Amino acid sequence: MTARVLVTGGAGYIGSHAVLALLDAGIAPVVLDDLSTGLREAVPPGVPFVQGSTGDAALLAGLFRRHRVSAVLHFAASLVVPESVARPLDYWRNNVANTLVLAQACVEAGVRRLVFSSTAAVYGSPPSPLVDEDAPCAPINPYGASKLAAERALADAAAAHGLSVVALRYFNVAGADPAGRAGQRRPGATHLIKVACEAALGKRPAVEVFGTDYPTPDGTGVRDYIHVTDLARAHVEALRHLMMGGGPLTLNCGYGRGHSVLEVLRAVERASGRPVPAHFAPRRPGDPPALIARADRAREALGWRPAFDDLDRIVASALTWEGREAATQQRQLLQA
Ligand SMILES: NC(=O)c1ccc[n+]([C@@H]2O[C@H](COP(=O)([O-])OP(=O)(O)OC[C@H]3O[C@@H](n4cnc5c(N)ncnc54)[C@H](O)[C@@H]3O)[C@@H](O)[C@H]2O)c1
Ligand SMILES: O=c1ccn([C@@H]2O[C@H](COP(=O)(O)OP(=O)(O)O[C@H]3O[C@H](CO)[C@@H](O)[C@H](O)[C@H]3O)[C@@H](O)[C@H]2O)c(=O)[nH]1
Repeated sequence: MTARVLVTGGAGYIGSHAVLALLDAGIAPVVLDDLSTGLREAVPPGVPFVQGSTGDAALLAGLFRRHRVSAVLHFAASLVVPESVARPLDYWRNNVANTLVLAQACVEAGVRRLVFSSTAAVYGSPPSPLVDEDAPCAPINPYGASKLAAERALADAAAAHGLSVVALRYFNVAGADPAGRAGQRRPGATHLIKVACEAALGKRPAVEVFGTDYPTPDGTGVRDYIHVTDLARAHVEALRHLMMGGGPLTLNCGYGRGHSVLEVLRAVERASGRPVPAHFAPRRPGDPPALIARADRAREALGWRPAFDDLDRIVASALTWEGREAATQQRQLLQA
C-alpha cells in the first residue's frame, strides 16, 4: 500500500491547494478535516478523506496505520483574529491542545516529519515593518499567541523525540489555483483581496478601508501578499527537505514586498475593469501598520522559487475564482 502524507485541514483554503501541489509532485495525500470551516468538495476526487479532529488520538492512531502516513502537513486550526479575542479558550484548545495530541500521535506512530502552518501574527506589531525569522515574537492577539505556543511545543517535541519540524510563517495568503481547481470558498470572508473581489463583482456593497492614518506612504495598512499556489509549493519543498534528512527550520513565507490597502483596491479595479466602492473607516483593533517578510531564508534553505510574485496576478486569479463561484451559486439558485 502507498505511503501517504497526512494533510490536516486539507478541506480548507490553503490545505486544499497543498493537496493539489502534492498531487502535482506525485506525492499521495490523505486528508483529515472536521469540516468546521472546510468543505468536503474542496478535496479532489480520489484523495482519501477522513472526517474528524486532530484532537482525536484514537482516530489518528488508526489513520496513521491504515494509510501508512509518512509525514504530516498540519494546516488544521482556528484563524479569525477577532474571534480569537472573543473566544480565546477555543483558540488555545484547537491550535495548541489539538496540536499536542497530533504531535503525540506522530511520536507514537514513529512519524518523524511535520510541516506546521504558522503565521506572521507571531511577530505582533514590530517596530520595523520588515521582519526576519529572528525578530522578537510578541503576538498581540490570542490567535498569534496560540500559534507561537504550538510552534514552541513542536520545537520541544522535536528536540526530545526526534521529530523534524519545519514551521512556515505565512504572511498574507491570497489568490487561487491558476488552473481553477481550488480557491477561497469560506463564506463570510474577512481577507482584503477576497473582500475587494466580492465588492468588484457586486456581491457586497463596498469595502471598508480600516485606517487611513497609519505611518505608511498613503496612510493605509501595508502587507506582504503571497499567492496561495507559491505557498503550497513551499510546503512540498519543505517536505522534500525533511525527506532528505534536513533538520528543523522556521521560515517566513512572503515575497518581501508590501502593498497598501489602496494599492490592492486599484489592482482589483484593473483586473475587473470595474470600480471598487470603498469607504474609509477607523483602524481595526489589533492591526499592525505594516508587516513585510524578509523572505531570503526560505529560498536559501528550501530552494523555493515563487512563480506568482506579482500583485496583479494574485488579484486576477482571486477574481477569476470569485467569478466562477458567483456563477455556480447563481446556477444552484436557479435549479432550487
Ligand atoms: N489564510 C491566511 O492568510 C493565513 C495566514 C497565516 C497562517 N494561516 C494558517 O494556515 C492554516 C490554514 O488556514 P486557511 O486559511 O486554509 O483556513 P481554513 O479555515 O480555510 O482551513 C482550516 C481547515 O482546518 C479544518 N479544521 C480546523 N480545526 C480542525 C481540527 N481540530 N481537526 C480537523 N480539521 C480542522 C477546517 O475545517 C478547515 O478545513 C491555518 O493553520 C492558519 O492558521 C493562514
Ligand atoms: O475589509 C477589509 C479587510 C482588511 N483591510 C486591511 O487590509 C489589510 C490586510 O487585512 P486582512 O486581509 O484581514 O489580513 P491580516 O489582518 O493582515 O491577517 C492575515 O495575515 C496574517 C499574516 O500577516 C495572518 O496571520 C492572518 O491569519 C491573516 O488573516 C489590513 O491592513 C486590514 O486593516 C481593510 O482595510 N478592509
